[in-house]
Amino acid sequence: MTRLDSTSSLISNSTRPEDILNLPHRKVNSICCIGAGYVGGPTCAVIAAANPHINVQIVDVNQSRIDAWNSDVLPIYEPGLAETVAKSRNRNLFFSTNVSQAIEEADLIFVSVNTPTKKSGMGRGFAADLGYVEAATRQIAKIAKSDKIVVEKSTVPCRTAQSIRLILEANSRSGVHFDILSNPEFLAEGTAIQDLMHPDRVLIGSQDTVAGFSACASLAEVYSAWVPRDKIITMNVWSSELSKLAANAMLAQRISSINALSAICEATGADVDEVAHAVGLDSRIGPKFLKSSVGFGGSCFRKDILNLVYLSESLNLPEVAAYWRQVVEMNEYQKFRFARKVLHSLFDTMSNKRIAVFGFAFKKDTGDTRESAAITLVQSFAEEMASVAIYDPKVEERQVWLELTSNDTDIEAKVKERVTICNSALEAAGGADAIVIATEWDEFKDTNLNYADVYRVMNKPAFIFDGRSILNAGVITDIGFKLHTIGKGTEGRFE
Ligand SMILES: NC(=O)C1=CN([C@@H]2O[C@H](COP(=O)(O)OP(=O)(O)OC[C@H]3O[C@@H](n4cnc5c(N)ncnc54)[C@H](O)[C@@H]3O)[C@@H](O)[C@H]2O)C=CC1
Ligand SMILES: O=C(O)[C@H]1O[C@H](OP(=O)(O)OP(=O)(O)OC[C@H]2O[C@@H](n3ccc(=O)[nH]c3=O)[C@H](O)[C@@H]2O)[C@H](O)[C@@H](O)[C@@H]1O
Repeated sequence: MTRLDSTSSLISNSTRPEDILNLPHRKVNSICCIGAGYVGGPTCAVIAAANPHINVQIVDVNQSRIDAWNSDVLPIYEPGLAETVAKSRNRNLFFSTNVSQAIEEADLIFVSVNTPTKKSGMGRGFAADLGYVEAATRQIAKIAKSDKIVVEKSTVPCRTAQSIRLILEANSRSGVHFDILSNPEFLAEGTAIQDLMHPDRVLIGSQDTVAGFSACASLAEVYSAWVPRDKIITMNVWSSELSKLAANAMLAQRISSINALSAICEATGADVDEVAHAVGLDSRIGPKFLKSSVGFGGSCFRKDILNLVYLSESLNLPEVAAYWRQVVEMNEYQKFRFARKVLHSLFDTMSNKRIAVFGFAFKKDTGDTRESAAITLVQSFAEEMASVAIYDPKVEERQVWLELTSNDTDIEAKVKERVTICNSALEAAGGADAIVIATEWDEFKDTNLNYADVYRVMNKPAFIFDGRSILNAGVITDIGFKLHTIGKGTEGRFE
């Protein structure tokens, strides 16, 4: 039995109570979310819609982002997001840059700021830059006049909660008490609202103290407005923090595994989709996340795995570090291998050729381009002196230029000599020698796009390099295209 001693905040040598969610706890009336990004915005919009009695303020230092959240054109594209925001905005859901006021008024604060990979100093290129988390934490300590539950929503290295505690305790007013929880987010972009509405699990990590368990119950009550109780799981903070890195590492590992197999398929005449189907029918393996691609992108897989690599190295576990690093290296190899295949098929020269790149987002149904494989492909084609025509239905033009030029004016001039951005797939394909499908948008499928029309406007031979395996090979080759599909053997197609 667990010993719960109400006079002491610390329970020593205790196990976590099984009925943690039913423990006496403080009701949450007001929530602040620091960070109005891809996670903070959708997550707290769903919380507000499910808890009309809770006042939810999402705050950010970025004025234009907040202005967009308050407008008809939200700063991020997610199916179902606009409808969810509309349910509560200006009722119990507010977007503002007044971070201090929101902190002061909240019972519970989500820290949902960015945790990018460090660009300089020790751990450069691997470790997480926790500067934004620290700045938010210091502001909470400075502003808070009453007890707060502080929730790590950002993905952080294992034991970050300890740093947050130290900063809060060293800088807060006397008598103000903080409970720190870990509540990592597992949503995927493009399906964020669905994932939030029907999560596989909600994970809450807390300190093994009476106060920690009680804070855990407070947060669990917020989620239980729409998430079944058996899907809300609790554990210690360190396990919770590590579980998030582990989940992303294992998801990315599956993609690198199937992509490694795709190289074997192409060399042997096997079909990676058939292999994935056969393998995925084993209930121990399962069918999801076995889609071979031109390489995974997105803001988190690479950064979180490198974070795990850094953690392993810091713990003097070099073999473990090397194991996880290979997942990222395989992903780089996949992008390189695909770019090389395009070059080789175009008779080893791209100069004076036009390449149409279909899709620039890192996956369909999002306008997010962070770490998108398309960036590497476009850069590699431009280096081969191709002229590259990009079309993506949701990515804004300025975002494409930002990814390709990093706001460097010298680079920008060179890039703009080679790259153009188009308003439709057909426009991008006009006069092109090859199409490269980099993102699996539904509108690029042969059931939605008239590839006979596309073929007509292209130079011949007209090539398609399907990096997402979305096209029906028979339909495409019957039109006259030369088709290469990632992970498909060359038999019946071109060499
Ligand atoms: N993007 C995704 O799909 C997922 C991301 N995560 C994690 O969630 C965290 C946030 O990710 P995103 O929402 O994608 O990042 P993001 O970059 O879209 O948003 C973070 C926001 O925090 C704001 N910010 C930074 N410091 C601030 C401060 N001191 N005060 C107020 N605002 C501040 C920034 O201006 C930015 O708008 C990261 O740790 C990420 O690894 C976790 C699951 C999914
Ligand atoms: O921590 C995060 O940021 C999130 O990272 C991923 O979500 P996300 O990156 O938004 O999207 P995914 O659907 O995981 O796709 C990531 C990349 O892998 C690629 N992918 C995915 C699945 C697959 O079978 N094959 C494949 O190549 C996608 O095209 C995309 O480029 C995880 O799926 C989320 O659970 C996690 O919360």
